[in-house]
Amino acid sequence: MTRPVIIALDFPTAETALAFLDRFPASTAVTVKIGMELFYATGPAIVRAVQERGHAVFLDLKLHDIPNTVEAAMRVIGRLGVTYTTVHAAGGHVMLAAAKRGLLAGAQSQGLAAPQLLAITQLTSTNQTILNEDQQIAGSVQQSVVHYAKVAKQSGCDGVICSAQEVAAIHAACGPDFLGITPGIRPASAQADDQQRVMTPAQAAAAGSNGLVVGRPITQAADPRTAYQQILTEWSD
Ligand SMILES: O=c1ccn([C@@H]2O[C@H](COP(=O)(O)O)[C@@H](O)[C@H]2O)c(=O)[nH]1
Repeated sequence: MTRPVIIALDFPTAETALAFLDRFPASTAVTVKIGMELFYATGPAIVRAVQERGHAVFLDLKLHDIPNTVEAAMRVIGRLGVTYTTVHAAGGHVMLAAAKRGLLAGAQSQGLAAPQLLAITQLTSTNQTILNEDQQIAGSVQQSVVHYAKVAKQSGCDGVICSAQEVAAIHAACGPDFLGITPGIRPASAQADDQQRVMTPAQAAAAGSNGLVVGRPITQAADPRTAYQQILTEWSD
């Protein structure tokens, strides 16, 4: 099973995103995450442009709406040939099952493999205070994350987005094949920024993460290719 280091392509325009990507040699196929900022600015054209360069796409739009709306939107996403996409687990099991249905129908209509559906559990920017006070969810962050992972699995999702701090507990609860893809990754020397639940690439590997999502430590590095290679090495060792 591939365990990618996924580069979060958080840029405001197609030009800046593609100029960044073109710093990687054509022979280096990477997986890139296209999130809300870039997708809202450019639409599906950016997905095609990245795919034409030979890279795999994780389309991270974090859908959260009524089941009918999410199913219809996922039908559109399913036609794009992306590898992963996201939905919020907080939308509940009916919405998650609708998301999966839409994704399968969209992919099938184009003869494509269905993207892996990943449910957002608790954002890696969420801490204990935000969970208990703002969201009014009792218990620990890990308990909430594992609960959402179980709901996501029962609803047909292929895995979750969580912190690497929770991956071992998710695999214990949902099985080793249920994906735990982990943002909130920071090399030991990097600042946490707005991330609350962080781990280094080596810690995430030891915890059993199925893939890293890394943005600023690569995109804002003086030498992004070297930063990417260093994370890849630490992750693979
Ligand atoms: O819980 C989550 C879900 C998604 N993300 C996304 O991952 C990247 C992380 O970027 P960094 O610059 O490495 O912090 C970003 O696109 C987020 O939208 C997340 O961080 N946490």
